[in-house]
Amino acid sequence: MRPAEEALEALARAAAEETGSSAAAAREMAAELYTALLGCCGQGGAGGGELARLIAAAPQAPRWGSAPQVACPGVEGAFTHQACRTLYPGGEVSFYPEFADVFEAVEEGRVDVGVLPIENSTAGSVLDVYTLLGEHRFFIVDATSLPIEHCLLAPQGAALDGVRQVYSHPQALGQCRHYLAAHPGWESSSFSNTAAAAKYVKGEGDRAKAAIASALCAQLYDLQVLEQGIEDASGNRTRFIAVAKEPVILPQADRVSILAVLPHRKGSLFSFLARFAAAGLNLCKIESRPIPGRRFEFVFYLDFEGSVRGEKTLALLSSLEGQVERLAFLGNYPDR
Ligand SMILES: O=C(O)C(=O)C[C@]1(C(=O)O)C=C[C@@H](O)C=C1
Repeated sequence: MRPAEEALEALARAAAEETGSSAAAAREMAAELYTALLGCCGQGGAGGGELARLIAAAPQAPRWGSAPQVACPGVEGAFTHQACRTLYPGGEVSFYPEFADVFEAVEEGRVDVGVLPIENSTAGSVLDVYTLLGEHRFFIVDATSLPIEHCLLAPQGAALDGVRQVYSHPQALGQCRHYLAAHPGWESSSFSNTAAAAKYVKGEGDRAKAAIASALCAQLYDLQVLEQGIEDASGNRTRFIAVAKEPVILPQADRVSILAVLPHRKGSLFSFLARFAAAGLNLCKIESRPIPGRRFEFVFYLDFEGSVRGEKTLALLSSLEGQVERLAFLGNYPDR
């Protein structure tokens, strides 16, 4: 037996004893791990493919300069609007009702970039945005995270004990779950956007109707702040991404996003993740979305710290290409 085979056999025997699984199953798992480690060392991968060419050709500065056309979901005063201003202070913002409309505006070239919420520190991932990322061939070109403070807003003259209905985006309702649970008499309704909910409540002029939105929306839509800071967790934050049709890798890019569809067999996620661990790359996010029409099979979205201009990272991604069913580079951008 060669040393590598001996080591594999010993690993399989130890794993079988430790876990009580069959020797054959443990051997199969050990072989998977071995293949994964080989991939990390730059062997066994397809290498130097389409991905490396795409990354090498990506510009370090956007073609739109400092004044892009920016698509934002919702209306003026939305949290995402604040993210647009932070990311593109010189940009021209246009509003679209739904996340899907923002993707369409980017797809059709009506705007240079679209800004979208992607995850919140309390309520978790914005799943619709992940689904849309999988449906479009876009690139994440920048990102930022903002503190999110929610207020209960109602028409002037309203009182807390008169509130019956509360409107907001499901993410905002999710971030105020405890506050809403403490008011069982209120009916919560989903709205396309926090600021759109505030605008709706203003339009209705009904003192029984309130919205969960930012303090800025109280000013913009002449509403009364019934309560401030109603989010469940202090330090509540949302991360926002900017997407474009062409990749841009800014010089300060330090977070990489990829999408992968893995072979539907035992240990394939395990060996995929093992490669990142063995390459010393720090994973900061993993999300999965179902593949419609394929029974309980998933697209995985992974974020890790690093730069694809670094040799080690590029080698790892290239080695994965061709070994998984689908691998897409979603972007390398600053994580501000
Ligand atoms: O931008 C807004 O105001 C939204 O309604 C969207 C959104 C989100 O989907 O995460 C943005 C930030 C907050 O986390 C709550 C809601």
